Amino acid sequence: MSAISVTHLGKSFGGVRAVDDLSFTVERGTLTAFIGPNGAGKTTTLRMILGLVTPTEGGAAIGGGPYRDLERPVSTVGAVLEATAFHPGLSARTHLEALRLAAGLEPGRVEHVLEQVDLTASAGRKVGGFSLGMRQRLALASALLGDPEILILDEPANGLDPEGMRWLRGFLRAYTHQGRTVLVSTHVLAEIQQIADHAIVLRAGRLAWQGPLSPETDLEELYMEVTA
Ligand SMILES: Nc1ncnc2c1ncn2[C@@H]1O[C@H](COP(=O)(O)OP(=O)(O)OP(=O)(O)O)[C@@H](O)[C@H]1O
Repeated sequence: MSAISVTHLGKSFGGVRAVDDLSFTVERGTLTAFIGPNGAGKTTTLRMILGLVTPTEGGAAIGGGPYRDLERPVSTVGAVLEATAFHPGLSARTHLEALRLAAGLEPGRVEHVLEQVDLTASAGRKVGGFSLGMRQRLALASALLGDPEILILDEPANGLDPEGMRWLRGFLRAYTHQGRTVLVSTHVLAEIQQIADHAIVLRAGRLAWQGPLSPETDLEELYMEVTA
């Protein structure tokens, strides 16, 4: 069974055709790059997979069924969709603790995910003073709370400095080496090329290309060709 499958998915916003007859699968244990020009429909697709936007046509399954039918959603999929709005007056630890309680997860998870994203030293600080990169790490920590099998990340490299990008690469690589699955949208092709084993390219809401990546693939070249 695929980790994620999208079948003839379509979404119109009024007269705007954001996603059009899109089908693809993401296999377990792979790191798949989800790429395409601005407005190609990446975020809309990710939001439909996560049950946050209702498709106009078609459907998406995650972990074997529609998101809304998952028995334990937080243990199946963790998502970071955009630089999430955190309450500026709360600490990172308090944020995570509130999410942990709401999801009914074990107490030890908060310290565990803080360590996973290398945020333990700043966990007691107010999030209002966090840099963009620290917010990205906190958002990732929130997604990891349920120890999910599948991670869906929308432009997680936004705001990360070179050290942060290198850290994220190592983190995602290690995550998939545990047999877990990552679907990540990004515009930073040189970064994702180093770790992705598969790519899905969108153009104007449609599938422009999908396939495995080898060390010889020039992802930027491929992207320019199929989105031209
Ligand atoms: N809520 C909405 N209402 C109206 N139009 C929308 C809405 N959400 C997305 N769109 C439109 O759908 C199209 C696809 O947008 P989407 O955000 O999915 O693209 P994207 O590939 O994620 O772009 P980017 O790389 O810029 O983040 C765009 O034309 C966008 O303006």
